[in-house]
Amino acid sequence: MKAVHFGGGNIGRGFIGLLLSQSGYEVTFVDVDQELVRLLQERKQYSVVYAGDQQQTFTVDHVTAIHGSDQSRVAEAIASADLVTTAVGVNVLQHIAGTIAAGIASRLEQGGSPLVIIACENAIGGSTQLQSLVYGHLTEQQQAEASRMAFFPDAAVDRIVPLQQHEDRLKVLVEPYYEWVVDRSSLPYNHIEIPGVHYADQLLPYIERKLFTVNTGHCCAAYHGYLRGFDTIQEVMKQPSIVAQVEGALRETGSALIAQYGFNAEEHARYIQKILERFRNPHLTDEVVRVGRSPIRKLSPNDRLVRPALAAFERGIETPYLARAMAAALLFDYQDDPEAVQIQQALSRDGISSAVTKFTALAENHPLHAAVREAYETLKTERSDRV
Ligand SMILES: NC(=O)C1=CN([C@@H]2O[C@H](COP(=O)(O)OP(=O)(O)OC[C@H]3O[C@@H](n4cnc5c(N)ncnc54)[C@H](O)[C@@H]3O)[C@@H](O)[C@H]2O)C=CC1
Ligand SMILES: O=P(O)(O)OC[C@H]1O[C@](O)(CO)[C@@H](O)[C@@H]1O
Repeated sequence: MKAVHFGGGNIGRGFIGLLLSQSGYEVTFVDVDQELVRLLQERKQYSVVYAGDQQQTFTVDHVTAIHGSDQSRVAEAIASADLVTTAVGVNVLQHIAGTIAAGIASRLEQGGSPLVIIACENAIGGSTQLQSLVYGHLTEQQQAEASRMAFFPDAAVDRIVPLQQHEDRLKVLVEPYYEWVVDRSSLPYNHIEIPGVHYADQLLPYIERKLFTVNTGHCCAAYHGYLRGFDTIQEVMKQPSIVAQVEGALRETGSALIAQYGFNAEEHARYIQKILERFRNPHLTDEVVRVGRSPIRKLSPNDRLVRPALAAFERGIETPYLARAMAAALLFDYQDDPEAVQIQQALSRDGISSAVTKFTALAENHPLHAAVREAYETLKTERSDRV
């Protein structure tokens, strides 16, 4: 079986590529990193190491790569693939949609056998977003035909894979834990299930539980940790006062999730503790600037901070910790992150009130808007008092 995977980065090689290879797929990575593509083409294999006491190592072989700019070769690979997956970042989906559309067009010309396309990104409805971007590159007739042969099930992916710093450029160190959940209701009846993937009839509870626990908790740790001058999540998780912020935010998202989906409260509390242990993994070194990356995306209304806060608000649940995490995100002034720079520019040009509206889409008269503004002023003062 053949898979084409867009994005040979940390999740691409360390999670999706590994699992697909273990399930018998030959994986062709598509990436825009020339050196990465060259090495994958040359070696046709790489290793994945589990960050644990044993440092278990897996060889992922029968892999190759194509540079993303070579649209015709990628389209050809898609035309004969059994599966297409992505892990490029949700904002990059728009840049690969044209190539996927070309692959679908070519497949239609060759008879149009069914194709499953799964976006493995940290976003609600990632594959659905990709589908609409791909359809933007197809004619009406192609869209009608594609709707019968191309399937875009949404998915939730969970595995912590930090930035990699090994002599071997292809090697990836990953946490042993993983979860990949795919929406079964959007799959063709004869889809061959991938071992290790959990198929759910309703994805939304899974993706929201994951995004509003793992990702909300992780970014709270990152933003509060950054403000206090820590470099890694492992250091941050040794600070009781920051862990209290993370736990507070996860109590808030947890209350909203339990109210919304009826999760068992005790089980959810155990789920939270397990995730905090994963953040602490002493075998990983995870930089706060990686976990806090792209603050505009993380502050956007459908993402890990605002969406659960609004869900909580609708149910009468107070969210002071989530408001503080949003304020900390607005104070994330890391110079090498273009989104952080954009936020700082907006703050100094237009002030906090306008920035909260711009980045969170919360109306100025919404109580959460005021809570974020107040938390911002408090955190800002605390930070300057420390310097
Ligand atoms: N790293 C992690 O722990 C997790 C990440 N994710 C999600 O997985 C996705 C990927 O994240 P990472 O692997 O960490 O990022 P990464 O930066 O390590 O990998 C992204 C890869 O995509 C490639 N890329 C960029 N533009 C491209 C294009 N136009 N065509 C083809 N390839 C392109 C990059 O060169 C890079 O190799 C993101 O959506 C992230 O939110 C989800 C769960 C965990
Ligand atoms: O691009 P994002 O959304 O920050 O993705 C990375 C996040 O995903 C995670 O792997 C959790 O799934 C965390 O490591 C990190 O917070």
